[in-house]
Amino acid sequence: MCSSVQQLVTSVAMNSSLCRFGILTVSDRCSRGETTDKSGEGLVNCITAEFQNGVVVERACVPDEANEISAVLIDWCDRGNVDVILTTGGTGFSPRDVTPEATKAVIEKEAPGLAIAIIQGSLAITPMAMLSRAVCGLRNRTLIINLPGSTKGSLESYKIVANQIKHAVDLLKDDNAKVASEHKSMSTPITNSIQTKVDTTNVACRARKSPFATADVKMAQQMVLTECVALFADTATLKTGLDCILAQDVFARDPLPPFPASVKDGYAIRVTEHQMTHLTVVGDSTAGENPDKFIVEKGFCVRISTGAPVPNGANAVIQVEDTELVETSPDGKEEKTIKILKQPQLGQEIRQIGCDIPENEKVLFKGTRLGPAELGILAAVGVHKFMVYKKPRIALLSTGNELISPFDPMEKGRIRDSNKTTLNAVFTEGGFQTIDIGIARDTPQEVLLKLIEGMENADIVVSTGGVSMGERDYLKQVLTLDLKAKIHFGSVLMKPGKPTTFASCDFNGIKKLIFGLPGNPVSATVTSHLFVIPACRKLCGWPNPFYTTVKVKLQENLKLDKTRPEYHRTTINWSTDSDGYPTVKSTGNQMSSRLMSCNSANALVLLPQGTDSVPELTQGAVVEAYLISSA
Ligand SMILES: Nc1nc2c(c(=O)[nH]1)N[C@H]1C(S)=C(S)[C@@H](COP(=O)(O)OP(=O)(O)OC[C@H]3O[C@@H](n4cnc5c(N)ncnc54)[C@H](O)[C@@H]3O)O[C@H]1N2
Ligand code: MOO
Ligand SMILES: [Mg+2]
Repeated sequence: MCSSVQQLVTSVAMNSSLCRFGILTVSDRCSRGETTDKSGEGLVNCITAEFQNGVVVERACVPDEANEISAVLIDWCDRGNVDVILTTGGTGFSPRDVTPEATKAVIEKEAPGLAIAIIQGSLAITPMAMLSRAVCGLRNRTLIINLPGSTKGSLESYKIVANQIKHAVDLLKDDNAKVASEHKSMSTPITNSIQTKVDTTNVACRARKSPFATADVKMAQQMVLTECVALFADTATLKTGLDCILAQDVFARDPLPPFPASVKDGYAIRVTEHQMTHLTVVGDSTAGENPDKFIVEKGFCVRISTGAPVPNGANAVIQVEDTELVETSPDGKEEKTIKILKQPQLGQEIRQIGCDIPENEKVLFKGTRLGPAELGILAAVGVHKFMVYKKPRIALLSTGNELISPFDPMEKGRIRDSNKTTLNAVFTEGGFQTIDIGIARDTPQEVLLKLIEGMENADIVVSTGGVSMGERDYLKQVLTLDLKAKIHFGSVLMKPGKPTTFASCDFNGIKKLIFGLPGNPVSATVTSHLFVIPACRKLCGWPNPFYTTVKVKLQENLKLDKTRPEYHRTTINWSTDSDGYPTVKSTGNQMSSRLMSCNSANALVLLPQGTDSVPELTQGAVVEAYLISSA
């Protein structure tokens, strides 16, 4: 780093509102000094002149060599003194162009939107833009943006995304205050004069019947899954990959074991036609040793430990239990001769090279869910970074004039917002990240604003309340009239959860999913399990995203609802009855407002809709139960 840049770094470090840039030029010719680095120079000038509070703190030029590019990127990102790295060069189709690969190798998260925006913007200038392979992504708290190599192209591309960079950096730094103010300024036209097409003045004209056809649960679940296309792939590591779905096949680079290894503690011997029983011990082979240390000849053996390399010449291992000590060294401390007590078989107690995992074997298939064993397999074959499907981010919204936070004292006419806490726990337990976008009061403006905030920050918005027939149930109208969202269903034949609503919305060219769950706490909980979790799982690649079901036996008579099938909250007793079934006990009154019916419930028992002839299921009836908790 040159000294003027060093000074900047120090002063910049003290001024967190500055955006610190690193410019990395990737060019064989520039790095050899055969030509001057005009693109890098152009970017420096542009940032200094045009980017408010932008400052270049690092500059370097490397040849088109992936490891050299990666090394600089890692260095700048991991030292934490650069907010944005602009690379210029090496993004095209020529054999030496490797900047995207070098970038992909170091980023922890892709930022495909930026790369797409650059290509889209550049296509308006030249069709050559479609030949760009540029990558953008994040490592540590640094944003890396690949730009093309030409002076003109790099500047044009940079300018396409320049306006979003400051905000991106604030998000990366987790600078909440600045992010909020940026959002506010970005949405000023909306917040100040938010326009809604929802008519709030004419309650007499409201619909007296839900305009939505009622879907049955299976149909509604299918509609949800149809809208869920697996998200982009993302890099994961052995530490972060748990419960992710592989987005690539994984091959073993080396065989396992990579050398013939002993299965037992004993002696590596050479089995011959006329087996000698007395063998001279010539040394020892313990785990981690070089396999070429010895050659075992006929009549000799090597003491060996489990997992240690079987020395050359040996073709079997005999366990220590099947031997006898015959003679020691003069000081009595070393084994000199042993006697083998059992006839050894050729190859016994040896794990041959690749017997656990042959070299180049496909050990894990794209679509595999990574549990503890699968992560262990990746570690065993030395694959510590791999591609998985990105998990969706969920924005959580509660709606209702009556809601107060659980932290606030009770007031007249108010209800504590319990849905946010329950749903946050359901999704967190399911392995998904949530963000809290607050509470929207029952006005179309607030609901609209919050939905926009949710879509800006997440892949899925889950709101509760405001989906039924009340005069202030605005969600569906806001979705259709203001957001032009498509409501796939707005009513489901189920108890609880009848007004469950599911919509998709094109938001700045990206499809967002919106679940309008009913406000009643039990309805919100049950529908989050039945619809939202399967959607999240499908988005991150699960082949079968539904909960496991088991057949269980009722411990008591249960009345059936005559209008809808019911998802009855129960507790399973896993000790099976004489027919081999686990049994279930109802959690009591199943009112959809009574969250206590979810207390200690680990299964939703599917009860069919009742009829005059079958008004109840009797004790001992076998029913299907969705396992909503492993506890
Ligand atoms: N005329 C009709 N009325 C209702 C119908 C119907 O078909 N026709 N359906 C009923 C069913 S079923 C349900 S479920 C509820 C769903 O209502 P909404 O989704 O519109 O929710 P709200 O009216 O906003 O609230 C319902 C209930 O839940 C409480 N609530 C809301 N949010 C929360 C929260 N975050 N934490 C705790 N409790 C919450 C709210 O105070 C209400 O008591 O509609 C029926 N009506
Ligand atoms: O369908 Mo509602 O969710 O019963 O109360
Ligand atoms: Mg309502």
